[in-house]
Amino acid sequence: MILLKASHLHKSYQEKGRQFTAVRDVSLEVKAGEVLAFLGPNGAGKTTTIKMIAGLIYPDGGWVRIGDRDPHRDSKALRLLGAVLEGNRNVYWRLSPQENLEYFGVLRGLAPKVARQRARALLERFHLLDKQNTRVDHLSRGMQQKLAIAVALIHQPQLLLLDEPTLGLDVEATEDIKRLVREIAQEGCGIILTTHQLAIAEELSDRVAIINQGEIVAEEPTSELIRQFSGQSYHIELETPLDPQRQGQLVALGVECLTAQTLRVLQAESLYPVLEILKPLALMRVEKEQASLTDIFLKLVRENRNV
Ligand SMILES: Nc1ncnc2c1ncn2[C@@H]1O[C@H](COP(=O)(O)OP(=O)(O)OP(=O)(O)O)[C@@H](O)[C@H]1O
Repeated sequence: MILLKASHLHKSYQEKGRQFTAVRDVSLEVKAGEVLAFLGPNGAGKTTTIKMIAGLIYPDGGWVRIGDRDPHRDSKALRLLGAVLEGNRNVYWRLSPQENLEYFGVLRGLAPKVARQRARALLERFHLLDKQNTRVDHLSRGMQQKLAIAVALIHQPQLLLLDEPTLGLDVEATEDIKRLVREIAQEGCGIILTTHQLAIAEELSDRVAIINQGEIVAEEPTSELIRQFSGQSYHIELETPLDPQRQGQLVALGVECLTAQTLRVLQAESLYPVLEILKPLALMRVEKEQASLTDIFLKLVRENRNV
């Protein structure tokens, strides 16, 4: 089921009397249970796009539908949406987690009793029960971030917009947020994740959209994008150094001997002949070379800059 459809979005700003296009012809879709990583360098147009999706900025062109509703015309569309944008500014710092959750629950149309029940369930799930009555500005950054996400979920939205949810968090808090993002998606919520932490985007996303200078330059399932950009090479690591005779045979097959114990097989079809030559030496590792999302991102953004 498609939860979000953004079609041919366009947005220009006035800059020093001149028109500047921040977002050009951007189309995105998010399905139920899917995590879309929306990536791009600084100033690429991510926030502008997200704000158009969230109904906060009116597009100059194009349209947005959240579950068939237009967030710019129909406030019911916003009931389907939860958002943590620009850090954790969606919570009140002088209130406690419990008070924040109840307040925003009622604001989103829940009966006070339901808001209280959901607040408790979310505090439990986000491991914040022991801090339920502590003022938010006395919580750690990781706890504040978890609360920000919990607040965005209080009305059980179908689509969640998460902007840099792990920025500045330590390893444990980051793992905690990653686990929650996975769980929320598994329960059927569609998630748009914007982040500059590409390793996290690679781990969490089902699909990736990369925006550069206001335009989408790639939009693919994450695994497909990685497959497309990965080469045919294999890395082989041996437990002991190679003897000169085998080394000679391997070089004749076009294998690169990177060190006495590590080889690079450039053509996939050479892999088994190489393994035959190596027999019965003990192998530490045989691994296909894979591009990371960081490699792909840099390549696409640099290519685009040079056009
Ligand atoms: N209100 C505004 N008025 C004028 N220009 C703006 C406004 N908001 C954004 N811009 C410009 O639009 C472009 C896209 O900005 P946007 O904030 O969408 O980028 P971003 O991809 O979210 O960047 P970052 O990763 O740095 O947050 C930038 O050049 C920015 O300066």
